[in-house]
Amino acid sequence: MLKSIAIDRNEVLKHYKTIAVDTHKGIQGHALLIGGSYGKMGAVCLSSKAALKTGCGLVTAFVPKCGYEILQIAIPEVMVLTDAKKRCISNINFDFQPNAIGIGPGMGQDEVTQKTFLKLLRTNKSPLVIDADALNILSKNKAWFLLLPARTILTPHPKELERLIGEWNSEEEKFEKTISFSLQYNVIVVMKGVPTHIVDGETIYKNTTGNPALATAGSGDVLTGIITSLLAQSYEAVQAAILGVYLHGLTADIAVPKTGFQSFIASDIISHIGEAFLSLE
Ligand SMILES: NC(=O)C1=CN([C@@H]2O[C@H](COP(=O)(O)OP(=O)(O)OC[C@H]3O[C@@H](n4cnc5c(N)ncnc54)[C@H](O)[C@@H]3O)[C@@H](O)[C@H]2O)[C@@H](O)CC1
Ligand SMILES: Nc1ncnc2c1ncn2[C@@H]1O[C@H](COP(=O)(O)OP(=O)(O)O)[C@@H](O)[C@H]1O
Ligand SMILES: [Mg+2]
Repeated sequence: MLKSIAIDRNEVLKHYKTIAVDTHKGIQGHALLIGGSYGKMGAVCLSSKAALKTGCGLVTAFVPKCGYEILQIAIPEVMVLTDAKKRCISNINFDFQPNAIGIGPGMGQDEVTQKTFLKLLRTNKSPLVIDADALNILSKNKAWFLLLPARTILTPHPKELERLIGEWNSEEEKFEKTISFSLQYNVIVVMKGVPTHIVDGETIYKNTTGNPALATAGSGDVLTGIITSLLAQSYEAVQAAILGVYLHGLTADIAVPKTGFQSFIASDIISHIGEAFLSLE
């Protein structure tokens, strides 16, 4: 098996930044979360709330029009921009420079959504986290890999990874293919799974936190919000991914003695992020 670096408390503390006493929301990072579609607005609610709960100063969500009230009511702290279309995203438009963008949760893969994602890839100047349907759209349009900004973070689950890099016949081959992909496009791949590995070129990190309580709808959407938030707060891309997967898993380790495995849901990740942070202090 290939050598990996364990993502444990010591590893995370090497780059962990405490909050300055004189900081303010204007310098704590502004994250933009793009996603949602009719029936899957919860995904972007979870991502945006997770971004706020991991220290981001400002969070804006860009959603189809039908998501406006859902977002405003579910999370009053999040600002909301809406697409012209009701049920899906057709024209991503915003008039500020986000410190990081997370795209994909619940977004769907409509033709118009694919087109506006391509436009974003061509014009975007912000660090990117790509998840869920944004990954699936990329997999359908592999020529677009070349448009990914250096150090983009991709967060596929095993099925999404297979769509991206093709099938593998062994664990070793899976890592070989992911490493080549990471090197070829200069991107970071968060291989979500049990455990989650992060591939940054030839360097592999292996997470030590988390448990089966995380096998529940929306837990990946929450991870996208966490990593986007850390990226917006100026963590270097691989460090945002490392701290993100560590905290995400730790919430489940902290919560399970209270919730049990079965009753733990993605919102419980968000409600235990505070305790996960405190364990680093
Ligand atoms: N409340 C919401 O609005 C939710 C929205 N979601 C969104 O729904 C869309 C579809 O995402 P899905 O991931 O469900 O669909 P996908 O089609 O990408 O993935 C589901 C398939 O992948 C397989 N799979 C998933 N995790 C796996 C693992 N760890 N090991 C092996 N196979 C695995 C499943 O068996 C299934 O065949 C995304 O946009 C996502 O963000 C989901 O996150 C669920 C919650
Ligand atoms: N059995 C498990 N043990 C540890 N982590 C898990 C387990 N099952 C799922 N996870 C984690 O939960 C998340 C699931 O992400 P994903 O499949 O994208 O969910 P969703 O799309 O529903 O939000 C990943 O971070 C994955 O590592
Ligand atoms: Mg997912």
